[in-house]
Amino acid sequence: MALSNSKREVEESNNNNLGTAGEPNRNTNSPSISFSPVNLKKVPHLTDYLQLENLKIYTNPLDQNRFFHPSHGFYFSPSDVILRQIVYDLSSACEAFSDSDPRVHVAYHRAGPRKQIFFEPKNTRAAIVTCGGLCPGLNTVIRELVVGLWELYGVRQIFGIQAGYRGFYSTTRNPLVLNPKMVRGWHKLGGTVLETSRGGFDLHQIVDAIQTNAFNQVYIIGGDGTMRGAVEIFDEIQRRKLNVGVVGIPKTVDNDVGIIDRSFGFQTAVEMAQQAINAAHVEAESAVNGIGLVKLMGRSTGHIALHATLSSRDVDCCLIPEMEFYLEGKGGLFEFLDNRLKENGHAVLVVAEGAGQNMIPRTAAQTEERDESGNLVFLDVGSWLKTELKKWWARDHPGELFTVKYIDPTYMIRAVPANATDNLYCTLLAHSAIHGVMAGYTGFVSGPINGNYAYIPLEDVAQATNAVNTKDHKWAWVRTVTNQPDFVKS
Ligand SMILES: Nc1ncnc2c1ncn2[C@@H]1O[C@H](COP(=O)(O)OP(=O)(O)OP(=O)(O)O)[C@@H](O)[C@H]1O
Ligand SMILES: O=P(O)(O)OC[C@H]1O[C@](O)(CO)[C@@H](O)[C@@H]1O
Ligand SMILES: [Mg+2]
Repeated sequence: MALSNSKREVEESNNNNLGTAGEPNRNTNSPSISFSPVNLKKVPHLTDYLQLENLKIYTNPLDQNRFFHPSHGFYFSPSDVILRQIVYDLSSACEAFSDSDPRVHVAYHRAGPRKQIFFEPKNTRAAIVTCGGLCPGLNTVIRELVVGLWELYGVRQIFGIQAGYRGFYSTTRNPLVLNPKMVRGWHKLGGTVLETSRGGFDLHQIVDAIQTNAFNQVYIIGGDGTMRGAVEIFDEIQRRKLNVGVVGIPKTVDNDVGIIDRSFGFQTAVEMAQQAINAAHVEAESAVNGIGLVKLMGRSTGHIALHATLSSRDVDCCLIPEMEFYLEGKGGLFEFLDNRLKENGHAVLVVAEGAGQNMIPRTAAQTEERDESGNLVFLDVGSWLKTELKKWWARDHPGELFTVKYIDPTYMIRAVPANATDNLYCTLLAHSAIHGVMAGYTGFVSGPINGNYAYIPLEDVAQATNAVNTKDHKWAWVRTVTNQPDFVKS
């Protein structure tokens, strides 16, 4: 049933101005902050650029859903927020607060169902697309979007865009009609049934296709590049004043998306990496002066390598893109491995694919090489390291036995179905996205912040990166586990 558009009601629901929750604590006896301003990261809403009179508002059908019993507190309001930061140093004095002041609480809208929705289920046409590289859990997210839209909201027109962004305007691949029966077992499958691709981002053709197909909800699943594309799509949709909700669902096996706790599939990848590290360990241990070398994914961030190292405990040295390293001389990798081989007879080395790229010789053509999306194509740091290790040993220990076993499980760690934790995560992510779009939010990303699901402006996520901080406790923890050098030349 469509409700009347009460201006006050919507204004209230859009009142994000939690603003200054109070003055900073100026009690000089106590350095602690009793309360501080909240900087709410407002997520765009259809009512920001569309006339309220032209929009209809409906009661959430969950009210009538026989599996739900919406009770007090079931629906969230715009004043339910998630704080970005939960760890504070209260010892600092607090004279003034600015937006960038770390003591200001950055907050996001809490994800979840809203009492009022902006799409009539029978007139909702949802499109789902997957872009970029594979990641465990892609099929689970698609499945849950389909099932969630169908079962929670009664949406019956759901379409899968095939093979990434280019699928929107492809003349050979029509949108796939999706329903719960069709996607039933998809969460048990690796990859993406919808297929994915890099490149092919043509803004105008994509938005034209959204209009031609009368899609009014677009669910975009992908990594950093995909999110940047999604921002452009959202901007163009706003420019054309289309009543279309756009949501990004961040996917990256590398865990390089900022703001959110972690990306789905990451934990599965770390778990899969253990098999490679175990094999490398067995091979190294069973050889005389054996080195097990494992290359793991991580184009610009070393999160997989770092987490795999911490959870394995068999790793002697972890090399990541965020940390420069060197091979020769005092404090270098060779000296460290020499000592490890003397002490233990073997060593295990984990290297992220983006590490040491500046040290690998490359031709002019290789310097220029990019994939269809414009990402730099990396050289194989594992093969290069293996060659360098062998050269070093032959030079410094002629005639002594030595073995390097190089294991490259690159695609094995991402081309698998999500584990239980990631499957659960994907489900909550998909449902959060649906609730947000149904409630009229647009140009946003749904994701966990400090364990709670939140709505984050798409643009903020597209800009944020998540590098390993080699100055923080987690990296220090890696170094205490491995006792590896800091590779800082004295
Ligand atoms: N800056 C950008 N603006 C618009 N579209 C972009 C941009 N960067 C990438 N894209 C498009 O987004 C899609 C996916 O990009 P990309 O191949 O870089 O993967 P990704 O989303 O970063 O995922 P991942 O790197 O985790 O595999 C491609 O279709 C690409 O053309
Ligand atoms: O599928 P492709 O193009 O080989 O991509 C591989 C890249 O994708 C990722 O898995 C995600 O960006 C990177 O770790 C890796 O460099
Ligand atoms: Mg990327």
